[in-house]
Amino acid sequence: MTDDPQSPTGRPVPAWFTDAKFGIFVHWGAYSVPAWAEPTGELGATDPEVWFAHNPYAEWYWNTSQIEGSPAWEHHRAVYGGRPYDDFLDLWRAESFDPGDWADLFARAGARYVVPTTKHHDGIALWDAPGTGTRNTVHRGPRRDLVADLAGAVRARGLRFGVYYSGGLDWYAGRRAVIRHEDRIDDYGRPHEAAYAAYALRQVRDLIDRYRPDVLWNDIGWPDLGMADLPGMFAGYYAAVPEGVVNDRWDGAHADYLTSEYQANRQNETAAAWENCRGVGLSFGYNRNEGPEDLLDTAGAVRLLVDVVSRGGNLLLNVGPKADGTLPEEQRAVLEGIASWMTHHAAAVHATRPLEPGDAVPGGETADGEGPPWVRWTRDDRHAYAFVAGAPGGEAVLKVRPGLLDPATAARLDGGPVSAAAVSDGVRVASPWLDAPLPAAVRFSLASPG
Ligand SMILES: C[C@@H]1N[C@H](CNC(=O)c2cc3ccccc3[nH]2)[C@@H](O)[C@H](O)[C@@H]1O
Repeated sequence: MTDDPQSPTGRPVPAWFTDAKFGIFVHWGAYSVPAWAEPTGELGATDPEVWFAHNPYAEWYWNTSQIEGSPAWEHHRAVYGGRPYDDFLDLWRAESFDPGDWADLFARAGARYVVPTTKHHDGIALWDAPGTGTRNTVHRGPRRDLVADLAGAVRARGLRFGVYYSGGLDWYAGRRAVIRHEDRIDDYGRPHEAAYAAYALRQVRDLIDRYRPDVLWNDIGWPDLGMADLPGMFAGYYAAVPEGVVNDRWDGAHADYLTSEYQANRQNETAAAWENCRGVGLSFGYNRNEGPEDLLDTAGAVRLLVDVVSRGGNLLLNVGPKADGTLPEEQRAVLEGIASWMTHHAAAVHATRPLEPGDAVPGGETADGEGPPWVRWTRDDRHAYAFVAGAPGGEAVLKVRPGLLDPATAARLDGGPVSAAAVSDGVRVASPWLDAPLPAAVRFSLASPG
C-alpha cells in the first residue's frame, strides 16, 4: 500500500490494517452450548419487526429465549426446562479446543488478523476479567484463559490479534431488560450507569494491559456516563499499541475505520478505511439449525472477499466454534476452500488497492453481450488484477481505460492458459474456467506503473 488512507479522525490508519484485507472474527461463548436460533435472514435485509423474536444471531440466545412465545422461548423450555442461562457456562467444556489448529487454518486462508469475542452481550468473559469474580472461562466451564490461548497461537503464526468487547450491552453487569424491538435498545436495553461505565472501562484497560490487542473492536456503543473516559483510554491504548486500530462502534467517540455488518450500514463502505463483518452463515455464534442454504460456499465467500477488497475494504469473516472447541465442518470447509484459492491469488488480494476511478467499468461485458460476467479489479504499483467468474464460454470483454494495461502481459495467477487482445472499449480475454463460479485472476502489467 503506497498511501495510508486517513481515518475518519485524521489519524493515519496503520498500513498493516489496510494491507491485511482479510480477518477472522470468532464468536465463541456460553451461547455455543444451546447453539440455537432461527436462520431467518441477514441483518439489514430482515424485517426489524420480527428480528428480535426470531433473531438469527445464536449469540443472542439469552435475549431471544426470554421473549415469551418465541420459538427460542419454546425451545429453551422444551429442551432445557427453562434452566438458568448461566448453566451453559458450566456446560461449556471446550474439551477439543486446539488454538494452533485454528490459527493454522486462519493463516492458510490468508487472514492477517483474528478478532475473538472476549465478552459478548451475556457478560461472560473469556479471560479472568476484573469485576467478574468466577463468572468467566478461567474459573468455570473451559477453565482456560481462551483469549491468551488464541492470542499466543495466532501471533506465533505472524497474524495480528484483536479483541471484540461488548461495551454497549451486558445482560449481567448492566441492564437485564429483554429487548423485543430495535427502538428499545438505546433507552432501556443498554446500561449507562456510572458503575457499569467504570466496570467496562476497567475491563477494556485490562485487555490492553494483558494482550496488547492490535484491534479494539467494541460493539453497540459505550455507556453515556463513560464517554468522558474514552479519550484517555484511547491515548493509553495507542501508547501501548502504536499500530493499534479502533473500530467505529463507540457512539461516535472515535474511529480509525468504519464498519458494516452483513447488509447493514453499507453506506460506511465509502470511507477511507472500512471493514465488513458477517458470519459464514446467518449467525455469528454457532447455530445448529443452519443448513447449506444458509451458508456461503467457497465461491460466495471468495466473491465477497474480492468485492470488498476491490472497493478498498477489509472483510472480517466470522466462524462460530462449537462448545467443544471444534470448528463446524461446514464452516471449516469454506475456510479450507479459501485457503486453496489463496495459494494462487494472495498476491492479487493482500496490500493491493482499488483501481483509480474511471479506470474500469464495474462488471465486464461478454463478447456477445449475453450479460455481464462477474468482474472485479485490484491493483498494486506494477499490475492490475482482473477477477473474472461466470463468463459464458470463458470469454469476456473487460472494460478498462484504453492504455491502462498491456494485454500482451496477461497471465492467469493459477497458471491456466489465457489470451487477451485490446478492443475498442477494453480488453477481450478468453480462458477456460472463466465461466466457473469461483473467480480466477488475470494479471496485467500496467502500461505506466505507479
Ligand atoms: C458482530 C455482531 N454485532 C452485533 C451488534 N451490531 C451492532 O451493534 C452494529 C451493527 C452495525 C453496523 C454498522 C455500524 C454500526 C453497527 N452496530 C451483535 O449484536 C452481534 O451479536 C454480533 O456480535
